[in-house]
Amino acid sequence: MTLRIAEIFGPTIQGEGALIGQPTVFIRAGGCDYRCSWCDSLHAVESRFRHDWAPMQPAAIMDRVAQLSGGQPLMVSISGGNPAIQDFGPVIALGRKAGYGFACETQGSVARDWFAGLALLVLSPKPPSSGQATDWAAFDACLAAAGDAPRVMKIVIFDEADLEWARDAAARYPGLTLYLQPGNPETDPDRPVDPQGLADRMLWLVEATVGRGWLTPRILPQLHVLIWGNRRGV
Ligand SMILES: C[S@@+](CC[C@H](N)C(=O)[O-])C[C@H]1O[C@@H](n2cnc3c(N)ncnc32)[C@H](O)[C@@H]1O
Ligand SMILES: Nc1nc2[nH]cc(C(=O)O)c2c(=O)[nH]1
Ligand code: SF4
Ligand SMILES: [Mg+2]
Repeated sequence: MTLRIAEIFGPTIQGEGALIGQPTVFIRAGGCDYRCSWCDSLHAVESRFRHDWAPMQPAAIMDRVAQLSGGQPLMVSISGGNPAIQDFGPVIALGRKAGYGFACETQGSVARDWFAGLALLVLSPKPPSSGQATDWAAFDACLAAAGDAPRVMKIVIFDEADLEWARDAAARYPGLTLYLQPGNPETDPDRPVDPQGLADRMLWLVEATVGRGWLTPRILPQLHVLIWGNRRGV
């Protein structure tokens, strides 16, 4: 069974959400069913980059992960693209036997049985600024497929409309811990990010949530972007 892999890199630290700061190796799957206007990983999305994606067997993927981690089992982050359009079940089964844990980031558009084997399923539905529409039935199917595996929701916020949308999403899933992260408007890997601009967005987001009495979401910047900018492979 072959998977399309855009990149495998690390060890680095998880820069976003519930596991922020945790050492991890990333497996970035190639291919996505969405086209978010502000996607920061287009090299793993658009088919014009597909010639750079490696066809890999599960054993080869875990060999590469083990090589990068020096054989130390750690948390592996599966991202993409949308990893849920492929079958990561065998990779997860193989890795778990060797002591690795797996977290997965997906937008929640495709449900998979292998979600149940995750240490964390991060569902990141897309707000209006992305230009994508959420199929909540598919999102519910993702939650159900995860079963007893821990699940969280993470929403990227660019503007007031996104925030209002996130409020509705939070009301829909009161039991799901919600992470909000400010959007990074500069996604070109060859251009520098604007650290003050990102800090300003973070400040605006804190004031617009906590400052207006919405006290349940956790609000975090993209730590890896603050450290490395839009560099790939970190
Ligand atoms: C590149 S996506 C890959 C996984 C999956 N397709 C998804 O969107 O959840 C990983 C995470 O990066 C977030 N993201 C993408 N572009 C971003 C941007 N410009 N600023 C902030 N977060 C971004 C996504 O919302 C998602 O939470
Ligand atoms: N360090 C680091 N943390 C991340 N968290 C989510 C990422 C992603 O692109 O899915 C990401 C990434 O690409 N690098
Ligand atoms: S769903 Fe994720 S990978 Fe796909 S286009 Fe949107 S942010 Fe990029
Ligand atoms: Mg990223």
